[in-house]
Amino acid sequence: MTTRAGFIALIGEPNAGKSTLLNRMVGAKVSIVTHKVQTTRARIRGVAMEGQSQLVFVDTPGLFQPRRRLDRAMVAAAWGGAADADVVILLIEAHRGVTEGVERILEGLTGIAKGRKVALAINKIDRVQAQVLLALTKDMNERFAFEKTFLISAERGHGVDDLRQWLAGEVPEGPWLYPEDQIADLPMRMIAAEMTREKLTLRLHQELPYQLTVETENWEERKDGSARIDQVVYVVRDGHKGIVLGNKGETIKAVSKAAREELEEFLGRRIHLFLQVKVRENWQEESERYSEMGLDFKDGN
Ligand SMILES: Nc1nc2c(ncn2[C@@H]2O[C@H](COP(=O)(O)OP(=O)(O)OP(=O)(O)O)[C@@H](O)[C@H]2O)c(=O)[nH]1
Repeated sequence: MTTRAGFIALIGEPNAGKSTLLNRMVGAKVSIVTHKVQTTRARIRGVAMEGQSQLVFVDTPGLFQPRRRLDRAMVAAAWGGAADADVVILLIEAHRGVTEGVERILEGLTGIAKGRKVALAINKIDRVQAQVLLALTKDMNERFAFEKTFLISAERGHGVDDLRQWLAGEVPEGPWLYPEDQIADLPMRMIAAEMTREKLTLRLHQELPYQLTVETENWEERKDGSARIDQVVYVVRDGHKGIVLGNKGETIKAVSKAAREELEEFLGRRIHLFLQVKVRENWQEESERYSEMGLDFKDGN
């Protein structure tokens, strides 16, 4: 059967609903893997499978009026992500219509539209009347030649399946960019552990043997909406502990910060991440032996 795969950039003003839509489309099938398929300028936010098509969503920071230097850099990064994508989806808010911000994005879109498909998704349709949607669809399509317009509510899920199915047919034919076993349905605790492991691997390069595991031991929801996550980094030898900790603990601190930031962005809320390093010798052999015996292996301490 023919497989398809491609990069999709979701662009829009801050608050347009990009994260909500992305989480809807990717669902539980989130891929966080160490050996990411890298695009030149964008980060991978998630991977969704639709039939034989693999949809790889790339990150684009909010597009807004560049005032300060930092903002300009962010806008450049956002357009970079879009320019690398096979399909670009412009997400706008139904009740806000064609804002100045949307007008500016449309100008930018003209510059990168060549060679890629651009669709319009009007989000938050739950907030307006049907006539408003008709008028907005017409107005936007007079301003730009969109391939297609989708009327959606990312929050409620309306129209999201249609959009995903359309994307599946639009990405180019070709092999999948991620092996299928890397986009398993992962529970959140595992995803969180994987994020930390990825940061460790990036930071330590080849310095440590590949036998380094991270487990989420505890996940505590807090009243203020944040969560406390406790993780243990298991190494196989006492000597490895120092490498993971780094000089004055600087390695583990940097890893913890990077992982926390990614978790916060992914979950859209504040996270308190606590990492501990422990030695677990021969954990893998033991784990295999125990599971052969039909027992669940829980840490060896
Ligand atoms: N009423 C309504 N609200 C929505 C819908 N989709 C998203 N929202 C809300 O809009 C707000 C912004 O959504 P996000 O997904 O965080 O927006 P974003 O585009 O990722 O925002 P930035 O990260 O600032 O770029 C949130 O409060 C969502 O709950 C929708 O379909 N209907």
